[in-house]
Amino acid sequence: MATAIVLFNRDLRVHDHPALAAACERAERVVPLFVLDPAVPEGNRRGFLLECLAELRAALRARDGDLVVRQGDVVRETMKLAAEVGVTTICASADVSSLARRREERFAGERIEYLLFPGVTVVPPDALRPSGGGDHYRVFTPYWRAWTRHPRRPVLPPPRAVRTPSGLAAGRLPRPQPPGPAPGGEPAARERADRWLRHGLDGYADGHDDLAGDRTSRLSPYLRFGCLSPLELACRAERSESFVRQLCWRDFHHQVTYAFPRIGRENYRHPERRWRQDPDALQAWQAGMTGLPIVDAGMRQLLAEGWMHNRARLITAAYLVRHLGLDWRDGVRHFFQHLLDGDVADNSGNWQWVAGTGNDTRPNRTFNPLRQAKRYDPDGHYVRRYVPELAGVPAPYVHEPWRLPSPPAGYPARLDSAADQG
Ligand SMILES: Cc1cc2nc3c(=O)[nH]c(=O)nc-3n(C[C@H](O)[C@H](O)[C@H](O)COP(=O)(O)OP(=O)(O)OC[C@H]3O[C@@H](n4cnc5c(N)ncnc54)[C@H](O)[C@@H]3O)c2cc1C
Repeated sequence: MATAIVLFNRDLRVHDHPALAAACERAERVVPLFVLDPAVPEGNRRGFLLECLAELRAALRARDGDLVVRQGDVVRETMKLAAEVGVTTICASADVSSLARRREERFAGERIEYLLFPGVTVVPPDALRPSGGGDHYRVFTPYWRAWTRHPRRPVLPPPRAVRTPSGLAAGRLPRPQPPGPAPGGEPAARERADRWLRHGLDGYADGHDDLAGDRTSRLSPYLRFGCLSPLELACRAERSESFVRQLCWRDFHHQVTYAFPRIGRENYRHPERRWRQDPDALQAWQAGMTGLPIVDAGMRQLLAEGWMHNRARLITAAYLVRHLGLDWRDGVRHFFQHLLDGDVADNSGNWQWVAGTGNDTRPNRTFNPLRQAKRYDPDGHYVRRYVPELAGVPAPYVHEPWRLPSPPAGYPARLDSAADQG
């Protein structure tokens, strides 16, 4: 390879980056490129992305390289730059969404060598096939068994030097304003991961469902943007099976999405299932004003932090689809709009799991939000943290304020009185 473009997308790091490592090893000159899509809306995720790009640029500059930034259609802009610099090869990380797959197909139709590398998941999404046939695993447990046995590629160090040709306009990066709920970028990701592996990991198995304790890693936005290699994290965290299992869930949803790219739009199973329309109920759920404290706390955490605890995601999602009977796609859209870690495979895969149209082996399991609240937030601290109207309500009533002799001021009446059944 004479000159190669490394096309970054959601792999915004220099550590353990197979496409970058291969280009730096094999090509004489390397052009790291990110094409900003002007259609990406303002908001949490865009701000986070811009911080990630600024950090990536700094890391590449520290290695004699640079990050070239362009705006527009990714294939058109990449091919324009390729013609300008005389590029013979494009290296990129393979991805699973329908958007990513369409991009890959378009590049494959261009007159240039287009090479795909792993890096977005621990195990590549097409690496494992069930012994009974089929192009992907539909059930988690057999996938987990195959996943743990699959040989892993080595974790790669960052390249020592990135020889970006001089005289190339680097392109301006818009400034993220104001600062988002978490700092973006690889240094912040590595610092958080180091801290988590030292102080958080060993308590994960017992503490990860404790809503108020907030004892999960909060690494999801960094994994979403690829500031952290999932393979490196899985290797470093191997002493906690329960944590590594969560990373396997992430891979699981990615391999389902690879096989069924319409996962964000169509029922994976039960195409006949229909949902109710109720704009007022949907709006109350979105705003955290359903009158069911555990649901409202989760929805308000999402609005305040751009993140929600996994147990709260399960409770709020089950409430929307099972108790209100509304469409899981409405939930997907709202979560996707606000989550820093919002991602097609994990968001839609989990929503369909909860709705009973996905990969749950017990799609009709009951899910009682009140029982969940009392089990995972027994003292009500999580609810009080996010629902100030209930800040002064004592434990026996904080999850059921309708049992108080006079309702707390400003807090709505229950939207769905069937939520404690089932
Ligand atoms: C309805 C619903 C929607 C969700 N949408 C998303 C989403 O858009 N993006 C996203 O990254 N996760 C999503 N999840 C999964 C999970 O809630 C988050 O990954 C987790 O809460 C992130 O917090 P953490 O990093 O502290 O997780 P930890 O518990 O510390 O787990 C470590 C990592 O494992 C992965 N992981 C954990 N649980 C899951 C899971 N159930 N499915 C897939 N990967 C998992 C994540 O990458 C996470 O960062 C969703 C779950 C539900 C129920």
